[in-house]
Amino acid sequence: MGRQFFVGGNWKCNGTTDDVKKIVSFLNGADVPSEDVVEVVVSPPFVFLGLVKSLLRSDFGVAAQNCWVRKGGAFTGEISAEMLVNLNIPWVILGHSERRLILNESDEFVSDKVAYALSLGLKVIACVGETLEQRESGSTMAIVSAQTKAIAEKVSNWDNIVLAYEPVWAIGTGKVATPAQAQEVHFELRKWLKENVGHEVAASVRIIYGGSVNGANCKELAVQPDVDGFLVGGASLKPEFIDIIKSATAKKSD
Ligand SMILES: O=C(CO)COP(=O)(O)O
Repeated sequence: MGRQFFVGGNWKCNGTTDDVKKIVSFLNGADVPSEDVVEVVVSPPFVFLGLVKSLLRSDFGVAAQNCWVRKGGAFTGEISAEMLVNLNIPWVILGHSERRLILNESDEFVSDKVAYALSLGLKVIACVGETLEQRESGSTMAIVSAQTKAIAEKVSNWDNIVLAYEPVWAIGTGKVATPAQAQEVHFELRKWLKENVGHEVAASVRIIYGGSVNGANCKELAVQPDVDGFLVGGASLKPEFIDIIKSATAKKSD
């Protein structure tokens, strides 16, 4: 079987041209495991996509952080999936909690985006995750399965989807989920996929964890059986991102 480990770097709304060049330079100089061990994708803000693509080593991929829900047109300020295809940007992150919560993107809107982006041949990092309130009220699985169900209802082929479990309470807070907490939700998500989508999809879809992942905590998370990689925010702007990429080897030898 063997799901290829996946490490995504979500740069969010950060950086200047100089910062971007510095990040790309430490990425390009890094000695990391080969592509059959780990797939690495970095996601700069839209305005830096071209620059990053032109400078970045060819074994690392590039992702946009969002795209418009349908065909482009009169939607001021939006970036369409067609434009990403035109620029040869292979990946897009959709449904990040910062967009769901701050910009009010509903489960349905996110799933429409996922389906549209896939229909154009883009690969999607689809994010799900519960808030602290939802976790404390015991509704973690109800929330993440509803978010996943919305996607499953509109998508028939999961080959180009990576599912990112990002508990909102762990994002940018320094409060990482324990390996057991992450494994529990990843296991349940895979079980949900098995029961509602199919065995093959459940066995092959990569479920990655995001939320305060850093160089120090990545290994113990990486070895969890249902954790297939990471979506990294803050630490993806720093050289410790390389250590996170290297945690793929901990997985390989577990
Ligand atoms: O939101 C995240 C990645 O998409 C996680 O962010 P942090 O790693 O900064 O907690």
